[in-house]
Amino acid sequence: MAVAHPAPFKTIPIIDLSDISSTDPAVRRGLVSEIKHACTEVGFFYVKNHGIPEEIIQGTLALMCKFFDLPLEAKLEVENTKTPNFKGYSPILSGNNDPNGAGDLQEGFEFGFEPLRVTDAPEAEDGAGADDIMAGANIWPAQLPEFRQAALEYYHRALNLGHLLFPLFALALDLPEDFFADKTKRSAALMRLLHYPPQSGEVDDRVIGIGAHTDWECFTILWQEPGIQALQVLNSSKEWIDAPATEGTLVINLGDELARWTNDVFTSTVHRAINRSGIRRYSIPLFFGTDYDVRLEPIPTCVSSDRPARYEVITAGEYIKARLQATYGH
Ligand SMILES: O=C(O)CCC(=O)C(=O)O
Ligand SMILES: [Fe+2]
Repeated sequence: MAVAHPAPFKTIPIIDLSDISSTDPAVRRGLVSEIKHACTEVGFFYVKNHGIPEEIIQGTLALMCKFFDLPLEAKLEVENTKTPNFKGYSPILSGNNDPNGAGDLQEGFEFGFEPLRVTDAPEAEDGAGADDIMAGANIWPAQLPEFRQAALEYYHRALNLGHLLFPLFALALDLPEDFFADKTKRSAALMRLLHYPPQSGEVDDRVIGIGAHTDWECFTILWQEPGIQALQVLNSSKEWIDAPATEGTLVINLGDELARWTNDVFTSTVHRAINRSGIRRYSIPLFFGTDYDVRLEPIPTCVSSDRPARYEVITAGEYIKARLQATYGH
């Protein structure tokens, strides 16, 4: 696939997903062309009319606020150092996404797939299997019994949206529409609930909400609290472009798995968040990866004599595990 060298982006495209389930070929082509432009030239786009009801997001938000308001000792009972693969609570400054930074000024809570209702027998989507490199059950705070259900409600909606996006990414890469279907059966998707306290006065550049980084999975579906500016995206001229939080939208950004898989035809763009708003800020990324046993071999349409393969081939699980270890395992 030929890749032009575009001018540095100054804004982030907004894509309307009202027609995401349309089978009309012309409508689908239009959507795919917008996605292709965003993925090859920016690595970020907003979606509107994404189909996730606002009440679901507000329900999760209300319970995550309650969780972060618990006393620190209660939150430390579910600290991520107690679980394999860092599920659970990460205290302020315990993570460090930018190797040149001194810690991220945020606290978080991370969980992966589990059925929405305990009685739902998982079939195709069975989460990470027991022998999997990324195995490790979620943990939930005993003090806040409603938290699990509220968090999973939004997780499952975001997961569905992710499953609708994969075919569009495949078509944008000139692949069959179902290329990712058998590689995304087990919902290797991690959700992180995030709370950023405000930063004021003199800010040490090495300690910000989340330091400059790329995401690791295929793509991220990010909800950010409307009205608070914090997220910034780095363009090819090394300028930080604001990604404002607009009501009714979600941010989609590509991550390293898709960059590796597409030999950088799709771009995994550096970003960071700094909360100088004076009030606390919440955000919710869902990192949607490919199944952990999938080898990230460059997709044939993305390799040519002009564009030789750039990355060593590893499995998605090995890649994510190494990145988690580097960020939280110090
Ligand atoms: O909070 C945000 O807006 C960004 C979070 C983020 O980039 C991440 O968790 O990877
Ligand atoms: Fe990120």
